[in-house]
Formats: sequence, C-alpha cells, structure tokens
Amino acid sequence: MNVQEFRKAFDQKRDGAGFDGYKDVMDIIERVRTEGDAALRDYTEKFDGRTPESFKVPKAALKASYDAISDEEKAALETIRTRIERYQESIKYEDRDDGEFQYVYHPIEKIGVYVPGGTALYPSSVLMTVVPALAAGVREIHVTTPTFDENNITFAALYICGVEDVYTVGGAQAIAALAYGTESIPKVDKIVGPGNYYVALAKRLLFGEVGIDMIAGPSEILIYVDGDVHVDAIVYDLFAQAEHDRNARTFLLSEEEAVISEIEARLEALIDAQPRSEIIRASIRDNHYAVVDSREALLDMVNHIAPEHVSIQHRDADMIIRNIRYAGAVFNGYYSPEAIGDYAAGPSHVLPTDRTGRFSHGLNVNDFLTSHAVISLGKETYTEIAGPAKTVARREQLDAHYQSLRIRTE
Ligand SMILES: NC(=O)c1ccc[n+]([C@@H]2O[C@H](COP(=O)([O-])OP(=O)(O)OC[C@H]3O[C@@H](n4cnc5c(N)ncnc54)[C@H](O)[C@@H]3O)[C@@H](O)[C@H]2O)c1
Ligand SMILES: N[C@H](CO)Cc1c[nH]c[nH+]1
Ligand SMILES: [Zn+2]
Repeated sequence: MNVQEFRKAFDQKRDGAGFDGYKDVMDIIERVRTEGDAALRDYTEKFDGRTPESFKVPKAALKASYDAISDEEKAALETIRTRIERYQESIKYEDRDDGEFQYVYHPIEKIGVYVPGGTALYPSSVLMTVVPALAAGVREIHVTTPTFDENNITFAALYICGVEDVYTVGGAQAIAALAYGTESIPKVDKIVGPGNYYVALAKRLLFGEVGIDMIAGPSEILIYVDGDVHVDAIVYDLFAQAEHDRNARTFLLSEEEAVISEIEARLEALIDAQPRSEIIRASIRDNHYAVVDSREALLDMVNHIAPEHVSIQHRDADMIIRNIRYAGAVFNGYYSPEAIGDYAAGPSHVLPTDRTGRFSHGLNVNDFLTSHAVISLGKETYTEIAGPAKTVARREQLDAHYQSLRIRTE
C-alpha cells in the first residue's frame, strides 16, 4: 500500500477502536475503589488464574529469586543497571538560582511502578523504571506485577534494585489499587511503567486521580529500510515487537517496492518457527503495515504515527533522522537494533505508544521529580515590570490584582 491507503486504513481502524474495553476497565477501577483487596482477589483469580493468600511478596522470596538466578544473569542485570544509572544521572535536572529566580526540584514521595508479566517476564522493565526513580532520589517505590511463578527473574531484578514493596497483582486492577489504595497496597502519587491494552486504558482513565507517566503499550516499531538491508535482521526486528502482544503494531516502510516484497516473503517463511508464533501471527495479521511511497510521504507518515520505536536502516539515515519530529526513540543503523534499547543502551525502554509520542516522551529521571519556582524580586526589577503587569490587570478587570501591584509602586 502507499501512504494514502495506509492513512485511510490505519486512522479508521485506530479511531474506531478508541473506546473498546473502556466499560470493562471502568468497572474494574470502580470495584477496586470501593471493595479494595476483595476486588483484587476476584480479578486475580479471573484473569491470572491465581488465588493468592497475600499480595505482598515476602522479602525472603525476592532474595530467593535472586539466589536462584545464575551468576551470568546476576552480572548481566548489574551491568545494565550501571549503564542505565549513568545515563539517567547525566540528564538529571539540577536546582538553579540566579538571585531573583530559583528553580528547585524534589523527588516525588511515593511512586507506583507497573512491571508487566502476563505472557512474559520483564526484569528489564524493573531496571528501566526503578533505576531512573532511584537516580531521582525517590525513597518509596511500590511495584505491582502479575506473576505465574513465585521464583522469577523479575523478583531478582527487584532485589538487586533494593525494592522491598512488591505486590503480585496485574492489569487494570493493579493500576486502580495504586491510584486509590487498598488494604494491601498503598495509594501512590504517581504511577509509571508499561503494560498491555488494559493497563494502558486504566492509566488513561486514572490520570488526574494520580500522576501518570504516559501511555506505554502495547509495543510498536516502524522500520524504514533501503534496498541494501540484511533481510533476515529486519524480519527479526519486526518479530521482536510483534512477539510482545497480539495488539503490538509493526510498520515497514521503504521507497523501494522490491525490498518490501523480499522482507514480507521472508517474514512468512520464518513466522511459524518462532516460539511465540501464535502472538506474532495475530499481531502481523491485524496490526502490520507495509508501505511503499516517496520519501516525503513516508516522513509525513512517521511524524503522523509518532511511533514508539523508529528504526532507520537506510543509506540516508542522517537526512531521514533530521526530519523525524515525533517518536518515542530513534534507532540509527544496523548496530542499533531496537532490541538493544530494550535491554542495555541506557535510555529507558518505557516509551509512548499509540500516537502519544506527539505529546509525551520516554521515561527518564526527570519524570520522578517535581519542580517549582521561587520568585524573590528586588525593588528595581519589580518597578521595571510592574507597569506592564498593571496594564494587563486593568484590562482583565481584576481590580484587586491591579491594586496589589499599584500599592508597591508608590
Ligand atoms: N511501551 C513500552 O514501554 C512497553 C515496554 C514493555 C512492555 N510493553 C508492553 O507490555 C505488555 C505486556 O503485556 P502482558 O499481557 O504480557 O502483561 P501485562 O502485565 O501488561 O498484562 C497482564 C494483565 O492483563 C490483564 N488482562 C488480561 N486479559 C484481560 C481481560 N480480558 N480483561 C481485563 N484484563 C485482562 C490481567 O489482569 C493480567 O494480569 C505488552 O503489550 C507489551 O507490548 C510496553
Ligand atoms: N520492546 C519493549 C517496549 O515496547 C520493551 C522490552 C522489554 N523486554 C523486551 N522488550
Ligand atoms: Zn521488546
């Protein structure tokens, strides 16, 4: 298809599906708000097939999970943690003070982190959320994650990060629990972290009741290729997103028809051999778009979708990247596949999806800080700017404002 055909198909499908599931998720939120742990118990039984005695994971279980992973796994988690930490420290905002204006930052007091775990384990999401929170100086971190195994590498990653408040609840009910508080789970100030369609919907609905980082999930990738790419590498880059979720979206773009046909044929040839082929096939069937058009049209398309990940594997990568305005993260070239960003590059893999990259950005240390200005003007500056302020106050017909300004100029 070309970009025009894509826009018709994609926009219609996406806009039409906007409210699917809202009613179910609103019911979940309302029951958790009014019934607390009892509702969590029901939903955990219904959606995760577990009947937990208690939601809180004992500290000893976190340690046991850590003890159970191999030395190689321990070293991998530690190395990645250090790399993420360095990156986040390097972009952290700092207090500023020029006498008249101070800008001060404080870590948010209570953070709730959602770590996905419905169909796969995500220790990487622990590192990509908790490490930036720690870099910001957050002291109270509460993590919820659905789990199918009491002994797992997600718990090990939490142990490495020193998180002690972990609850085995998933989905919309976990987000509602963190937003309102239940007998087992405390109410937090802000919730961060990725998740599936239900998690994303709950975050949309609860924004304002609680701080929300962004809509992060289901996953997406847009890959822009030229005719010289390594075809199998591109196929695996597409599968790597599709295997997350049947609702994951993949976009394959080129100015050259032949390479798209070649990649699509290889994709068909390899798909059934994938361990998660059922999820991949559903995702490719319903949410995969292969588009051939001019560069100008393709660049418009990238900025229209503002995809979670954009991977440029093209001889003119620099020019293309200069023209990308909206994306969760951009991956440049063969040795920067999206999967390296999932685990080890440094920036968080928690990124905006579903076109929200038009107005939000990838999770980072600054999302765990609040800031405020302190205004300390002296007579000289005050006198200089009070005139225009009085003029506008008068025009707004807010007389007390005007008088408050006037009295200090006499
Ligand atoms: N954008 C990002 O930054 C990012 C990063 C990592 C993962 N992800 C996404 O996270 C998601 C992980 O998904 P997952 O499903 O494996 O785990 P998950 O933890 O996000 O969701 C599992 C929960 O979904 C709920 N659920 C399942 N079916 C339901 C139904 N019919 N009605 C109501 N609730 C239901 C259950 O409560 C279950 O606990 C994927 O979509 C993946 O793409 C996104
Ligand atoms: N690609 C996911 C974000 O869309 C992040 C992830 C974690 N583990 C593997 N992948
Ligand atoms: Zn991934």
